[in-house]
Amino acid sequence: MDNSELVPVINIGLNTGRYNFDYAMEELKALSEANHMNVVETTVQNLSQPVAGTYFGTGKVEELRDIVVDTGAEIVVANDELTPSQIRNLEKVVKVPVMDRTGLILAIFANRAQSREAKLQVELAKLQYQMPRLHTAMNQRLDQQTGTSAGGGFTNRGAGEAQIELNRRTVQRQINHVRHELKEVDKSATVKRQQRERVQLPNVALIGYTNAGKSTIMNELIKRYGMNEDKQVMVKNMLFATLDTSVRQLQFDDSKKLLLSDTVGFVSQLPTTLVEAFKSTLYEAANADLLIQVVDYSSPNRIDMMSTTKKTLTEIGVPDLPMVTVYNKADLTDNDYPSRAGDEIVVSAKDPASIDLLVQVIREKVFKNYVTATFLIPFEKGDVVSYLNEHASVKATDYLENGTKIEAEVTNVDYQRFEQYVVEE
Ligand SMILES: Nc1nc2c(ncn2[C@@H]2O[C@H](COP(=O)(O)OP(=O)(O)OP(=O)(O)O)[C@@H](O)[C@H]2O)c(=O)[nH]1
Ligand SMILES: [Mg+2]
Repeated sequence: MDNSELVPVINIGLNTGRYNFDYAMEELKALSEANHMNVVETTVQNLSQPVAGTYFGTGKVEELRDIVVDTGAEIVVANDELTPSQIRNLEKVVKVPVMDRTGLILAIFANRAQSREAKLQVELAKLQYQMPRLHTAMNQRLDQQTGTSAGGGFTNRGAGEAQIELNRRTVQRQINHVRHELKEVDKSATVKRQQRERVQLPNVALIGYTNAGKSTIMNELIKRYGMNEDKQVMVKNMLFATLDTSVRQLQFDDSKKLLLSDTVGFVSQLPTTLVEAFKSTLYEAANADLLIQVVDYSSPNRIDMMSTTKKTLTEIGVPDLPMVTVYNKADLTDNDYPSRAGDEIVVSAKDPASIDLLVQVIREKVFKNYVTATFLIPFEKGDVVSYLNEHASVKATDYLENGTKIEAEVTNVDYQRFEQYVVEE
């Protein structure tokens, strides 16, 4: 896409000195680009806190108006979440729609959502965000951008109170409707989860900042160990390529299996409405036996990205789980790869030796509770024999007159289950 197809925008931010401001502004630029915008100018102000009515101070707002005129920017994008009146007051002066960080992330999510559940979750978050902002110019813009009709089709600018009240009621009805549909979707998702849990395989989740390479790694693993190769997941060089959790089963050469899930990428200051929306999507991560944190090792912001990931995990209620850190994209750095230091590895997703190392680390972590034992299973217990053939790593089978003798490596749980058949060597 060349620049002429992109919407020219101005990024604005308040440096309150409280967090890594430069990183946040860089991220805002990346988010803007992910939303088909071209950042033509960035304007910041140092203030200990936002001005209640207008975010920026009066003089700075006037200056912003001039910059809008000079650059021909069509939208102003603020680094923070603004109050509805801040948006409205700013719009009055700068005379173009003002979008805040939350609105921007919502617009990206709305464009990326694929599955019905993700679409509904984003729709709900968007409606909740729009509710108090129905009278802003940006509200209409968000509707146009996301191509949905929610709350659209009416003129909000200068609309009378009665009209706004009517719109509010429409949006409330839509919220109720989406909530209801989500409940239905959730029921079938719960059934799927329960089916998976019954299988009792170790659950490994890829997590981390958006664009780190989670889906690429997932696909490399599926290619080698997937049960059916065509089920690849989407990889794209853009923020939030993955909005849904996809779960795949992997089986290694010794027939040990695990479930691997790919998850939505994180970004700093993820709006609360979206954190809520994605809790169920991140269920897999919350219930994992092992987290694989993927980090873009080539990014100068990797330290901040890692703390963002850590913070988000806490926010969505993921407990302290065993974690392996994968410094990916080492091919774009001067570092040697693959290499390992304890639970941290340096890799490049497309490098086969890197994937070998990753698999080795994962196997060490999730299969550590395996034991090798010899079972003698009576012939009438054919189901136990087929279970072991299916779920355990069978090393030897011998047909004796009093049953089938199987030497196999099994999980602790399976060992206890079939302990009655264990025989001494
Ligand atoms: N050079 C290089 N590029 C990589 C590597 N791994 C992934 N990429 C590229 O990085 C981009 C993002 O990869 P994805 O796998 O989609 O990233 P993700 O973490 O799933 O991103 P989200 O789904 O947005 O959270 C793609 O263009 C990949 O081709 C790597 O090891 N080296
Ligand atoms: Mg992805």
